[in-house]
Amino acid sequence: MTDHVLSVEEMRAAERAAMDSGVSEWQLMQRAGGGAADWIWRIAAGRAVTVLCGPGNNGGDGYVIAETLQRRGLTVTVVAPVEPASETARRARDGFSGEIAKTLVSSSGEVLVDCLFGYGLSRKVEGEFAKLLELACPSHSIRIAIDVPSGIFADSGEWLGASHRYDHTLALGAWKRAHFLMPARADMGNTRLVPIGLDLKDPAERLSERPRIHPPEPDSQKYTRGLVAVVAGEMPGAPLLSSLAAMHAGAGYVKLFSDHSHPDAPAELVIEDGALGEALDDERIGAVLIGPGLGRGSEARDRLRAALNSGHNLVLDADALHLLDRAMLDGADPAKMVVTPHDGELAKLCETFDITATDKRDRAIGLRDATGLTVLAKGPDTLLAPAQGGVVYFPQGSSWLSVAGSGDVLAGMIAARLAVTGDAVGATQEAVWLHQEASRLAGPSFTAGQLADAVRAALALFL
Ligand SMILES: NC(=O)C1=CN([C@@H]2O[C@H](COP(=O)(O)OP(=O)(O)OC[C@H]3O[C@@H](n4cnc5c(N)ncnc54)[C@H](OP(=O)(O)O)[C@@H]3O)[C@@H](O)[C@H]2O)[C@@H](O)CC1
Ligand SMILES: Nc1ncnc2c1ncn2[C@@H]1O[C@H](COP(=O)(O)OP(=O)(O)O)[C@@H](O)[C@H]1O
Ligand SMILES: [K+]
Repeated sequence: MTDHVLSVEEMRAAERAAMDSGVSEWQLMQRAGGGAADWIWRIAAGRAVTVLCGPGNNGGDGYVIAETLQRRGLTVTVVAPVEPASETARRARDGFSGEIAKTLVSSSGEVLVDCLFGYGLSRKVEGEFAKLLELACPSHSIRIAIDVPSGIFADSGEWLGASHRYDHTLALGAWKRAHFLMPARADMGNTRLVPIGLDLKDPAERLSERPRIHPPEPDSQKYTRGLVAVVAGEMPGAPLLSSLAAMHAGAGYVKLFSDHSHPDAPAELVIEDGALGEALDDERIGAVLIGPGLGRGSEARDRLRAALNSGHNLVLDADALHLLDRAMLDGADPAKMVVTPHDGELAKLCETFDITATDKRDRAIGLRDATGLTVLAKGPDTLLAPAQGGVVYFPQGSSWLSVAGSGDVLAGMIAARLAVTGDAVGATQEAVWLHQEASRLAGPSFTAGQLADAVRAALALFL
């Protein structure tokens, strides 16, 4: 399967299981190195290649890659500052028919293949290894990391040592967490998975699969198609943006509960003012969104309480995340709720719910476990911690999404998909995919309003 995301421990267990079933480590290395070489061959397109080989099996892969490319006629230079430390890596080194240099020579190639360290990195990269990377990375025009860039800790995506930018990263056997977490993912370039025939079962953590969105049922009407209630507060702009996105993301009916006048709102958007408790007392509502433009005062608090007590499916974003606490959640059903914090809001929620974790994945899991909420931790490395457990990662989104109001658009789309399907985890994934596709369709430097406008065309790509 190509959607598993494994920890280093799980990766080692999967490889042990393969070996228990009769596949040798040497065979696994042949598959890994051979599969990686196929990609490098295409990327190099005849250019000379430098392969850096480290002491472990990542280095072993490097010798297999070097031999494969050399046999295909490429000019290959291997640089290995130390001897291989594992038997399988030694066998791979012995199978390389070319010269092995201890240091980088000036005549090295244009394409760098980094096989110094993979997921076996156990400490900071220093000394001769650090110097070699410092020399080799800037002096090659195309940089390819094998499994992970050397220096990246595969479980967290942190750099242990100096960071370097790569154009391509070829993940071996299965994705590791680092392939989806910052800062690693920003430095990995294009990522590709090279399968090596591991039999992976029941992943706790996985990559979100591109969803298939269904058109309305033949007998659907506006209420059964999904009625979204967007609850406004102090500021009119943000909830209006969320409502527009919700209207384009498949909901049958969008109501904005707001006391503002909204002169720019389209005629199709129904705006209701007055008592929120009564307005929310409509069993046809499929999902409520509260938070964008809500404010943080006592009136905002009352509106959030009304939404939490409404019993509806709920999306909590922006200001709602600053007001949420244990007392607010008391009596509400977290299984019906999705919270959508960016990094700052996630930090605030962790403070509120006494979660001491410091990295994003652990914070999202901690918050989910402490509250029973489904947590979408947003950013360049958006990840989802579903109430039911596990973690879901996403392909990298466009960095043009870093524009004010883009989160309001996403929240509106989650509410729409939730009103349509009633499935918080599925709806959230659909919305993240729609958001990313809409950003591509909107072109560069879009505004949040233009992003919301692109949602309908994005939806068409998932039908
Ligand atoms: N097993 C399999 O079946 C398959 C594995 N595959 C490949 O193997 C990779 C994992 O291999 P691996 O476990 O040997 O680890 P790897 O990343 O090569 O490095 C470990 C070596 O480096 C050393 N070392 C660590 N940090 C260091 C530092 N900062 N500075 C200096 N030294 C440091 C460490 O030394 P030690 O910590 O023991 O002192 C040890 O000698 C994986 O990413 C994939 O590419 C594929 O071929 C598929 C089949
Ligand atoms: N550099 C980036 N790359 C990819 N996606 C990003 C990036 N920056 C922000 N995003 C996405 O854009 C949205 C921003 O949401 P948020 O931070 O709540 O913004 P706002 O509060 O202005 O609406 C999130 O969905 C986030 O994942
Ligand atoms: K590497």
